[in-house]
Amino acid sequence: MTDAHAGPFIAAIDQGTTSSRCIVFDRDGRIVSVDQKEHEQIFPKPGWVEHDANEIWTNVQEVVAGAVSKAGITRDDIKAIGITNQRETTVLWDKNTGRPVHNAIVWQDTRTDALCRELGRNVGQDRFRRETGLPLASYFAGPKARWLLDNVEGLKERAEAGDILFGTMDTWVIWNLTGGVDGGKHVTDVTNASRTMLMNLHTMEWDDKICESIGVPMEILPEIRSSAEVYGEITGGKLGDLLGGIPVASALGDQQAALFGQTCFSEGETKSTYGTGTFMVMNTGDKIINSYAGLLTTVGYKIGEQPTVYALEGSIAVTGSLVQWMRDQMGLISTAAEIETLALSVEDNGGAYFVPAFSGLFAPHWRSDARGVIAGLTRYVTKAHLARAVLEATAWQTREIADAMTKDSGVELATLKVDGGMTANNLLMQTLSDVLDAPVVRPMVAETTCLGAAYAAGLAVGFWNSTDDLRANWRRAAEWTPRMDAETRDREYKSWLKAVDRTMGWIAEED
Ligand SMILES: Nc1ncnc2c1ncn2[C@@H]1O[C@H](COP(=O)(O)OP(=O)(O)O)[C@@H](O)[C@H]1O
Ligand SMILES: O=P(O)(O)OC[C@H](O)CO
Repeated sequence: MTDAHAGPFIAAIDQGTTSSRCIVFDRDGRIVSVDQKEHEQIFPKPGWVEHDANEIWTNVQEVVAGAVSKAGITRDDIKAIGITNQRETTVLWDKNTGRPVHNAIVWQDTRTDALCRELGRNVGQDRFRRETGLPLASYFAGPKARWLLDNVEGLKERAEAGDILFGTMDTWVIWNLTGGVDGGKHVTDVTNASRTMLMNLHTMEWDDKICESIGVPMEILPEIRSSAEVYGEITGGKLGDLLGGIPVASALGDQQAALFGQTCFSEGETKSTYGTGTFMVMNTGDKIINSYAGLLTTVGYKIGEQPTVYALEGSIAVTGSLVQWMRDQMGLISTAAEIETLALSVEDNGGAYFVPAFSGLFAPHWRSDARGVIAGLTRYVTKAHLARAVLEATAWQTREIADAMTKDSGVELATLKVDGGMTANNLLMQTLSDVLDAPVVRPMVAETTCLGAAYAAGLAVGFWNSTDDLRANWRRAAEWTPRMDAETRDREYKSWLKAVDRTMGWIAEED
């Protein structure tokens, strides 16, 4: 910490898909210190992705201790800690021992495809969409919990006996932070609950009929709370000695936290986060907008007793992970940043379009039978053209989501606020502005996910007074404006959509 950062501070934990990190922020929303640790990605079968929840809890404790030590501060300097997390990833554990009954099933995992198809046939797609805002897809947590109950021996009986707790990663981390087996709080917030497919968006409570049809007993579910309130105090684990007594005061799914950190507090304001996947979220105020264009209706945030703010979301499963695939599986680049240099060595994509439907297609298509395609190949195409096609894939997927948002909300995208690791790529950001025909802006603090969790925790304990205080902290670092002519944009978009069409139906139901 330098003298430029005067205390007190707020800390935030981001329990993400590939790593856990903790960041300490000052009152101006500036970063004081960061600590981060990756965890293992476990792939037991094609399409299956798991995490070890114990490893995650160990890492969370280490990064919190690490960030506090790097900041050179103590318990008394920290007014609250907030949590943000990878959403939908599901863990079940024994409340008497604190031991997970199985690895956590990660949001990208497709093992519940068949179960979702069966639910569609027996209960109908519409009912789930109407009550929970979500299409039936393996992405969401409820069916993952049902899979665990069906496949871990004796688990149903233990759940019936009241020994088992369900949680997404917010719930798991808060339970452990606040005492674990010694009285940890079994809670979740409205944003995380809205991704389980078990919460009714209209009542903001677990929906007993939906829970019954998916086959998840309500006794295992956590209490649903707002996103910004004190759930308990740090007492648990190694952190109890170091930071005991600090209020645990926010929880938001990571994409909702980024919406909050980008200060998208007004209806129509939209952000898009470019990491492993990409998630565009639009604040829709007090309106629950049913999507007819393939988006998710979800909860944006709820601050304490204030009314719920809803959102529309377009989720894209594969964006930054396609760059990783070019690096790790294809060996065409040696670092993620190199994709930009390679792509800049040619003028255009040479006629190639790359649709990375590696886990089917998420929004706006929701097609689990789709698989990846590179279309338009001729002998002319080089690896540099492919690098262009990889970056353009992220831009065009965003354009499809932006179109769906306009259809559903009637609001034209005025400006897109962006964040996440891929926004370091200038060519990608320019291409994005070109294909959206809208300005793209990036804030000074690119760690908007942690910042959003810190803001919510700070509001809960009166560290900040209102969202107006937070807006004042947002500062523009970079802006890209459209340069592409309309004719080129329309022609390229048509080619992209033709390539998307080629991905559909690759997996037959019997596969
Ligand atoms: N310069 C770059 N150009 C393109 N992609 C990049 C670049 N730098 C990082 N990435 C991609 O961004 C992702 C990491 O971003 P990050 O926001 O840390 O993701 P997450 O929070 O999902 O782990 C990786 O998938 C990586 O391939
Ligand atoms: O951890 P991230 O940044 O990959 O985000 C994952 C999303 O929350 C999945 O819905």
